[in-house]
Amino acid sequence: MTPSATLEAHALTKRYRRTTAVDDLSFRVRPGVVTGFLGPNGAGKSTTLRLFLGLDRPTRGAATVGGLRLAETPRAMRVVGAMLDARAVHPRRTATDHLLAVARAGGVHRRRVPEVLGLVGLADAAHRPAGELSLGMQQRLGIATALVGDPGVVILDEPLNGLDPEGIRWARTLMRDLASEGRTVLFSSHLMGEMELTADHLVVVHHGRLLADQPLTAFVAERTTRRVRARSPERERLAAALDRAGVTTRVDPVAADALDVTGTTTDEVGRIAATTGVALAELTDVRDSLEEVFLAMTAARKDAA
Ligand SMILES: Nc1ncnc2c1ncn2[C@@H]1O[C@H](COP(=O)(O)OP(=O)(O)OP(=O)(O)O)[C@@H](O)[C@H]1O
Repeated sequence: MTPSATLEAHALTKRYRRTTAVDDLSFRVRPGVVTGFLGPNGAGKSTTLRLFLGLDRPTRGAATVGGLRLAETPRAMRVVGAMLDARAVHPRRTATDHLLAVARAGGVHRRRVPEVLGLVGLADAAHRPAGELSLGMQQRLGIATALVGDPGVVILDEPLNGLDPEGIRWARTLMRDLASEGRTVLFSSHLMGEMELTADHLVVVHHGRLLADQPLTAFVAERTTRRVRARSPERERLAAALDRAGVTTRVDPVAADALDVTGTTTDEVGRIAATTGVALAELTDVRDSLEEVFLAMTAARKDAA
């Protein structure tokens, strides 16, 4: 493996004729963790990734890998491996021929090809034309393409698209393994449940601007109201006791025995239930999901705009 490197966007801006796709973005993507690149359609994720890969030139600012622009980096394929579009493979070429061509272009030994095919679970499909592969298999071939140079930095644009649940699980484990080997792993996804399970760190963009750059747990914790869900066969008595203690409760309109309690902890609700002599059937800490936090955040931006 080539040593990993930090990706850095510095005041990165990309304007097309009428659109500002990327607007003054500054952030770093570090080795050893999986970083999720999150944003709605059109937020500027693919453009940012293309700028890192030197496939487009910034209007202003810089996108560097280990402090260098990729175009200035020798043996770039060993430094950064990327998948931007898994369908960008000639349909009549076999998986092996495609990877051999990639290896040749990058100055990588051909013995790496069967190795990466094995790594992505495509050994049995090695000699099938890419056009005959299922969407999920094409996605795996795209990921194999990114890994040919055994790079220290791996960039994957929507790697989970088209994968079935088993494939998603596989890709998630692969990204975690790549990071635990010390690589820098950046992937974009609009599947927020998956991102929540996979990413350690988040870079969030909206309308080309940076909204957040922080650990996923902190991103969610800082923007969520902690609630406690309590269920009791004596809901009314529990609600009255909590009310006396100055705690806000809301009855769950669906579950007849449930209360949503805000502004307190499970410890406190448990204590109040015990001193009141009310039986509890459930006492749970509730936090918003990444999806709920993200949607609330982008909706707030829309209102402010
Ligand atoms: N070559 C281009 N010429 C003109 N406009 C472009 C070009 N590439 C991207 N854009 C515009 O820039 C904005 C950001 O697009 P980009 O593809 O980077 O977003 P994204 O976050 O990757 O979205 P998606 O998830 O839909 O791919 C969009 O408004 C898009 O239409």
